[in-house]
Amino acid sequence: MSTLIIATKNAGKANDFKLLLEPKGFEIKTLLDYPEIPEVEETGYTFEENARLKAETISALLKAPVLADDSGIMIDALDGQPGVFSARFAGEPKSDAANNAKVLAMLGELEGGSRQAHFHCTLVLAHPDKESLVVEGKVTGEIAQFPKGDNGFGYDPLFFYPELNKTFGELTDQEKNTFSHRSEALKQLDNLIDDWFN
Ligand SMILES: O=c1[nH]c(=O)c2ncn([C@@H]3O[C@H](COP(=O)(O)OP(=O)(O)OP(=O)(O)O)[C@@H](O)[C@H]3O)c2[nH]1
Ligand SMILES: [Mg+2]
Repeated sequence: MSTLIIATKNAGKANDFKLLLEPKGFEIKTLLDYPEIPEVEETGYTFEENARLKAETISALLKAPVLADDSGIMIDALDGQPGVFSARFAGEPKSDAANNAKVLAMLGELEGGSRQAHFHCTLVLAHPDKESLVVEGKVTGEIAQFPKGDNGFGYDPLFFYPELNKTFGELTDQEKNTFSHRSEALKQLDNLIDDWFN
């Protein structure tokens, strides 16, 4: 069984990756299993820059294959904000509840079609001796008028997905991992990963 380290301290993402990759035979570890590893500062201006920083820094430190995810939500009416700044949109320390409240306040009374948004995910798979692989995924929806559902993490309770008539916070793990930006990106990786590992 191959072990894959995910360069994340976000427990919500860690859960998504376990559900998505363990059935494919990977043993998943995250930075929650390596508390001695220092925080990698996300100084990039794009998802790819930040995902590369996380994957390549940790892969060099641990001398092992490492997958990093940089992701966020982009809201059309806010010119794509919060984008790469999604985790800390309402400032430090990062808080999902404060981020959600800030988004709702900024969108005010805007209605349905004017609340369009998408989640974006860039994954970088790095290895000490190989060129990194880069893939992306996205999913489109709308920002709900108020949070709904206790599942998932981050902006999930605000992200209304019209195809299922539910927010991501109301989806089962299996539903989220069928339709999410993260699963979309992993599908792209799936086509490349076997050659890359061998
Ligand atoms: O509702 C959500 N469902 C998702 O599926 C999702 N994916 C990303 N996000 C948001 O975007 C930030 C990423 O920022 P990010 O990539 O820097 O991650 P992070 O700082 O939380 O953890 P790490 O992986 O860097 O350790 C996260 O914190 C969340 O606010 C999501 N929200
Ligand atoms: Mg981060």
